[in-house]
Order: sequence, then C-alpha cells, then structure tokens
Amino acid sequence: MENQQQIAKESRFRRICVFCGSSAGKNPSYQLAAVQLGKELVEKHIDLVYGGGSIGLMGQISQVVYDGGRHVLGVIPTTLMPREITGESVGEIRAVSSMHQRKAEMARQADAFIALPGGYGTLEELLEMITWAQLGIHDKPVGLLNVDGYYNSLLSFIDKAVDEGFIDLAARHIIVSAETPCELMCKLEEYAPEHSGLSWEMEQQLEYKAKSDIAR
Ligand SMILES: C/C(=C\CNc1ncnc2c1ncn2[C@@H]1O[C@H](COP(=O)(O)O)[C@@H](O)[C@H]1O)CO
Repeated sequence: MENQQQIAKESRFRRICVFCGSSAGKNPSYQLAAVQLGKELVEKHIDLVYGGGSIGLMGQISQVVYDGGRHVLGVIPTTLMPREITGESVGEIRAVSSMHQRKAEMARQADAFIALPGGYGTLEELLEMITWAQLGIHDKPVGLLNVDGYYNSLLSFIDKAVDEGFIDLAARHIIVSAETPCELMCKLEEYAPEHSGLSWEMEQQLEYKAKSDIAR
C-alpha cells in the first residue's frame, strides 16, 4: 500500500523551469505560492531550472528546492552574474552569453514550464514559451500559477485576442492555469499537446554553445 502511494506521487516530469519575479511582490501570498510550489517539486522529486540568483520569488523557490535535496540549475547571462545584481545563488549555475541563449537553454533543460507572478521578464519568458509551443518548436506543457487572480487581466486579454481572431482556440489551450501549485501540477501531469503540423528540429532551434559551465 505504501509502495502504491509512492508510485502515485511519481511525476512524468524530471525538471521544471520556473519563471518568476526578481521581486517578491507586495502580497505575501506570492511568496507563499513560490514556497508551496518549491515544496510540491521536492515532494514529486522534480528538479528546478530557473533564472539564477537569490532575489525575489526566484530566491524563495530556489532555496526551498535546494534545501529539499533536489537539483537546482540557474541559467544566467554573464552580465547579470555579479552578486550585487542577482544575489548569492544556490545549486549549479550555467553562464550563457545572452538573454536569448538563456531562454533556449532553459527550454532545452526542462520538461515543462511554470510562471509564477512576476514582471516584464516573467511575462516575456512565459509568452515566448507559449509562442514556441504554438509553432511546434516544443510540445512541453506551459503552466500559469494565477495566485490571487494576479494573471486574471492577462487571461482576459488572451480571451479577447481569441474572440477577435488573433489567437486560435487550440493555441489558447496551450496555457494551463490554476490558482494553487497542487492544482496546477495535477493539470500539467494530464496535459496533452495538440500538434501544429510543423516539423522543427528541436535541438537545432534551441542549440548553441553555453559560454561556460560553473558548477558549485
Ligand atoms: C536588473 C536587475 C535585476 C535583474 N536580476 C535578475 N537576475 C536573474 N534573472 C532575472 C533578473 N531579472 C530578470 N530575470 C529573468 O526574468 C524573470 C524575472 O523578471 P521580472 O521582470 O522580475 O519578472 C526571471 O524568470 C528571470 O529568468 C536589478 O535592477
């Protein structure tokens, strides 16, 4: 029975990439969600890929996953590496030479993506992963953790874009959203991609040489 419960907890994902604020936000529920999502990853034996650094929600989730004994990979452009910019990171840090390479490396390393509340950086990363899914560059699930309705207006805007004929319904379904980490993880486990029909060489699209690897 105990064994069965353990098997039931196993995830289809080995590594999840989390995009989130380099700030903590004003509502304490954002930090709480970062901590809860971190614990959820640990419980399900999932490693973390993220933007490196210890500031804001990035720092919260990376610390929880690291303390829980899972592997943490921070992918960070060399320009953002000085400690005064990103703080002291935990786990392995992979240095890349540009923001573009960072996203490609994050996408290559992860089996799924989750966005927590954040600002421009988080939005840009989230929308690019959705766009790549729409184009069929990857077919990895993309989750949105809509903590306390933080992303309600974004979701409404996307629904308007569907109504106005700029986003088709299949592409709308790429975004998997939920209000709690537990609910979101369940939905992501069940997500089945709808293929675009285009054929890309994933490795060609996402390939480049990381400038250097710094293991800690
Ligand atoms: C420029 C300053 C801080 C930037 N520090 C960052 N360190 C690491 N990763 C970052 C940083 N800023 C953005 N990112 C990436 O974007 C997402 C967070 O951006 P947001 O605008 O805060 O939402 C995050 O997922 C990172 O990958 C000091 O002024």
